[in-house]
Amino acid sequence: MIASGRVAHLASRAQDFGVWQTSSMPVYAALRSPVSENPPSVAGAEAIVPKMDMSKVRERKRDIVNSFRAGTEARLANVEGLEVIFGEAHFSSPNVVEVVIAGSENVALEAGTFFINTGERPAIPDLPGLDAVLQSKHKTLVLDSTRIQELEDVPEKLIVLGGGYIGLEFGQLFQRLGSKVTIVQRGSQLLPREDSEVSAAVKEIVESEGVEVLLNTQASGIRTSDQAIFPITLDCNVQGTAISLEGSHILLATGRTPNTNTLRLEKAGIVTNTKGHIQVNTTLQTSTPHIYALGDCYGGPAFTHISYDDFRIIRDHFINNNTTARTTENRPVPYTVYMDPQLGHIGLHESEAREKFSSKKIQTAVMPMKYVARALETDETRGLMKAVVDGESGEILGFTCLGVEGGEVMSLVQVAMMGKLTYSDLQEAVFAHPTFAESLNNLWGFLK
Ligand SMILES: Cc1cc2nc3c(=O)[nH]c(=O)nc-3n(C[C@H](O)[C@H](O)[C@H](O)COP(=O)(O)OP(=O)(O)OC[C@H]3O[C@@H](n4cnc5c(N)ncnc54)[C@H](O)[C@@H]3O)c2cc1C
Ligand SMILES: NC(=O)c1ccc[n+]([C@@H]2O[C@H](COP(=O)([O-])OP(=O)(O)OC[C@H]3O[C@@H](n4cnc5c(N)ncnc54)[C@H](O)[C@@H]3O)[C@@H](O)[C@H]2O)c1
Repeated sequence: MIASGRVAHLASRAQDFGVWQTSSMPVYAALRSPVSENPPSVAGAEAIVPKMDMSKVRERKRDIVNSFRAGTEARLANVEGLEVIFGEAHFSSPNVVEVVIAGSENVALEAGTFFINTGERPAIPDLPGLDAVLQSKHKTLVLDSTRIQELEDVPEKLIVLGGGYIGLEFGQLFQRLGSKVTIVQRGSQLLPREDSEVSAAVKEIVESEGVEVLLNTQASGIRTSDQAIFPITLDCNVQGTAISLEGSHILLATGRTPNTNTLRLEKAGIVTNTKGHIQVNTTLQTSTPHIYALGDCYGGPAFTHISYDDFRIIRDHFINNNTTARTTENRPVPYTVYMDPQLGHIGLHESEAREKFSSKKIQTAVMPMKYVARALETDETRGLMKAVVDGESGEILGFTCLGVEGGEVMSLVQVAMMGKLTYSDLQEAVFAHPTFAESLNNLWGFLK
C-alpha cells in the first residue's frame, strides 16, 4: 500500500516485498531445470532419469526470487523522497493509515492520496473436515502455492484440488519431480476459460506425463488417518458416485481471495463486493475519491503485467496529468500458463467473439503443433495453435498457442493485433525459416 503526501511504500513483510514469490517464474525455472524428469526426448539421446534433490530446486528458486527482490529494493532505495516501511497497514480514518510494525511502535501516516495494492492470498475452500485437518498434526501436509515451493521432499502422492493455473502448473511440475499427481477439478474442463479443444489438449499433455485428471468432481470432505497408506483422504463426488482419494499431501488451488479483510476499509468509506474485492471505476478510483486500488485487490485479471499496467493508469493520471488516455477498459489481457509446453493467449476466446460480435462472420483456424516444422525439429509436437478472426475484415480477434514458447508466439500475434495487421498480412509475411513464427504463414490455411 502506498500513502502519498509523505510518500511511503508499505509491505506487510520484507519477504513479501515485490511479486516474485507469487509468480510462475519459480515454477517455470523448475520445470525447465536440469533436474526435471521429462525433458523432451531427442532421437539419438538416451533418456536419463536424474536423481531428485529437492533442496537444490528450492535453492535455485530462492536465488532467483531473492535476486529479483533485491533489485527492486535497491531501485526503490534510490528514489528520492520515498520511504519504505515494513508493517501491516489499516485505515483509521479516510486520511490516516496506521502501520503496525513488529517490535516497534505503530506509525500513523496522514495523506491526501492513498493507493491500495495489497494483492490476494490463497483462498481456503469450504471443505468439510478441513478445519480439523489444519489443526491436526497432519496440517503441514495441506499445501498452498507458497508452501509447496518450500517443501523439503517431493510428496509421494499429491492431490491437487483445482484445475486452474496454479493446479496445472504445480501439478505438472511435481509429477515431473517424481510425485504421483491427481488433479481434482469440479468443472467439466481444466482451465475453464479456455476453448474446449485447447483445454482438451492441455489435459492430454498432462495425462501423457502420468498426471491423473478427474473432471466434474466435487470434493465433499477431507480427513486424515494414521492407518491408511497415505495420511490424507479426500472424499469426492463424481457425478453422483462417491470416491475417496488418498494422498501424502494435498495442494489447495481453488482460487485466491483479496487481502482487504484487515484493512478496515469501512473507516475510509471504501466499498467492496461480496468477495472482498474493492470496487473501482475505470481509472481505479474507489468509492472514496482520494483513494485508489491497483492490482489483484480489486478483482480484475490477476496478472503481474495487469498490476503493472494499473500503475501506468495512475502514472498518467497523476504525473502526466492525462486523466482520460489510459483506463482499464478495452486493454489487452495476454497471459501465459507456465505448463510445459506453455499456453499463451491474447484477445477473445471463440465463445466470447461469437457473443460479442453476433452479427459478424466469425471464423476459427486450429492447427496442431505437429504441422510446425520447428516443433518437429525440437521434438515437441504436443499442443495446437488457434486463431479467431473476423471473416470479413480479416481482423485477428484472438489467438492461443499451446506449444513450445507458446507465450512468445502469442506475443508476436499480440504485436500484429496492436499494429492492426490482418491475418492475410501474417499469411504473406516473410518469416525466417525454421522459426516457430514461420507457422503463422500456414495457420490460416485451416480457417473455417
Ligand atoms: C503461484 C502463482 C504464480 C503466478 N504466476 C504468474 C505469472 O506467471 N504471470 C503473471 O502475470 N501473474 C502470475 N501470478 C499472479 C500475480 O502474482 C499477481 O497477479 C500479482 O502478484 C498481483 O500483484 P499485486 O501488486 O496486486 O499484489 P502482490 O504482488 O500480491 O503484492 C501485494 C503486496 O501487498 C502487501 N500487503 C498486503 N496486505 C498488506 C497490509 N495490510 N499492509 C501492508 N502491506 C500489505 C503484501 O505483503 C505484498 O507485498 C501468479 C500468482 C501465483 C499465486
Ligand atoms: N501463469 C500465470 O499467469 C498464473 C499462474 C498462477 C496463477 N495466476 C493467477 O492467479 C489466479 C489464481 O490461480 P488459481 O489456479 O488458484 O485459481 P483459478 O481461479 O485460475 O482456478 C481455480 C480452479 O479451481 C476450481 N475449483 C474451485 N473450487 C473447487 C473445488 N472446491 N473443488 C474442485 N475444483 C475447484 C475452479 O473450477 C478453477 O478451475 C489465476 O486466476 C491467475 O490469474 C496466474
